[in-house]
Amino acid sequence: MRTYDLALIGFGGVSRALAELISSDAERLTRQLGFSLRVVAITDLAFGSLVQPDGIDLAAVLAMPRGADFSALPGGSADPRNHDVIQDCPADIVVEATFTNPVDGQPAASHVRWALESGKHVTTTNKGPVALHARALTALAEERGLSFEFEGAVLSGTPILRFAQQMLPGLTTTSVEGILNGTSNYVLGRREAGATLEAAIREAQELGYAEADPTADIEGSDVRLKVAILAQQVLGVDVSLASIDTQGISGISDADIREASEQGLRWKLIGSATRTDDGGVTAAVRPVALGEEHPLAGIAGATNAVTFTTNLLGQVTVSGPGAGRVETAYALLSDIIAIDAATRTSERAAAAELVDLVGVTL
Ligand SMILES: NC(=O)C1=CN([C@@H]2O[C@H](COP(=O)(O)OP(=O)(O)OC[C@H]3O[C@@H](n4cnc5c(N)ncnc54)[C@H](O)[C@@H]3O)[C@@H](O)[C@H]2O)C=CC1
Ligand SMILES: N[C@@H](CC=O)C(=O)O
Repeated sequence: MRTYDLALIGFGGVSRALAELISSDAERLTRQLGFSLRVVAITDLAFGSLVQPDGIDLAAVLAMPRGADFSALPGGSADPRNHDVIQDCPADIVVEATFTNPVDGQPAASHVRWALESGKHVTTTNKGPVALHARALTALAEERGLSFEFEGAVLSGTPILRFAQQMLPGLTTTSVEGILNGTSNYVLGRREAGATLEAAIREAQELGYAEADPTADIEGSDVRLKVAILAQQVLGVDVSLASIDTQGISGISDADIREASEQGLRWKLIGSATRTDDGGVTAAVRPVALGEEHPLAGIAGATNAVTFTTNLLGQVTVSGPGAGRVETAYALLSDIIAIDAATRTSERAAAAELVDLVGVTL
């Protein structure tokens, strides 16, 4: 039975949910997936770093209180030591789940690069490296025969990127738009129910939806990153963040919410990218009051939805969780499954090549 050893870079809500899944559901996962998972390294700004090549006792580290660190454990240090751990630890796959930096995608982009340069596959939910460095990091991965997977960067565990890339063959997609942020959609719904903006944001933070700085969710920079990712990964066009006109939801007043409800409208934060006749893409992030008949009007809570406009099918809408610790941990697991499939395909190709080379049936 094949085992994949993981290094968790960032040990917050999403990574901990993955660790809990691996720790509590190992037998079902192994039986269902045909491989087992083991965590051999963890780094985090708060906990420091821990490297145990025979596998970390996940129940024990998950039980550690905030404020404790790994320094008292064998292979532990109070220092995250990201570069050395990523480069030297015996992991097959690096899981990058640190804070998204919407300005330059660092230091996560460096974490990804160091992993690929040291021969490790990467899965990340961090939008920074994907929105700002995907082409270079994907090229590096391909050059090294490795996988760089990032399904969780847009719509959490809802497989919107693989859906677009694998389930719409033969179609031309002319635009992609939708509700791309769970926190702001949750907040808008709570405000319709009478909560204040501040209270609703606190609730989203407690539920594990929000960014470390929830301004990214509320003012639209998180959606802007996702729009850039969708433009590149679905429409095949690179769009600079500066070119994406972005407006968040903090300017929507209580009166605006009330008036919309009276008129049967629902405020939603919509990200969009649309092809232009000159081969480019126009993209924007803005709050829109949608009529109740609109397919996105009923999307509630942290649920998100993306509508693809295509040449042969017209509009296709996919909806699912847009945020959540467990839901996003599933995105990481789905990436690991994709890495396993690619690895097995590569091994079969190598074996076939060997047979051709030596003309021998193994
Ligand atoms: N929570 C969600 O629903 C979703 C989160 N994401 C993304 O996944 C990533 C992780 O999200 P969460 O786990 O919710 O965040 P979190 O804030 O709960 O955890 C992030 C962890 O990374 C650690 N960290 C930050 N910078 C670090 C560094 N340079 N070196 C080592 N550790 C570092 C922090 O100490 C923290 O424990 C973020 O980039 C987020 O945007 C993506 C989709 C959904
Ligand atoms: N904070 C983000 C997390 C997922 O990308 C959101 O609320 O959508």
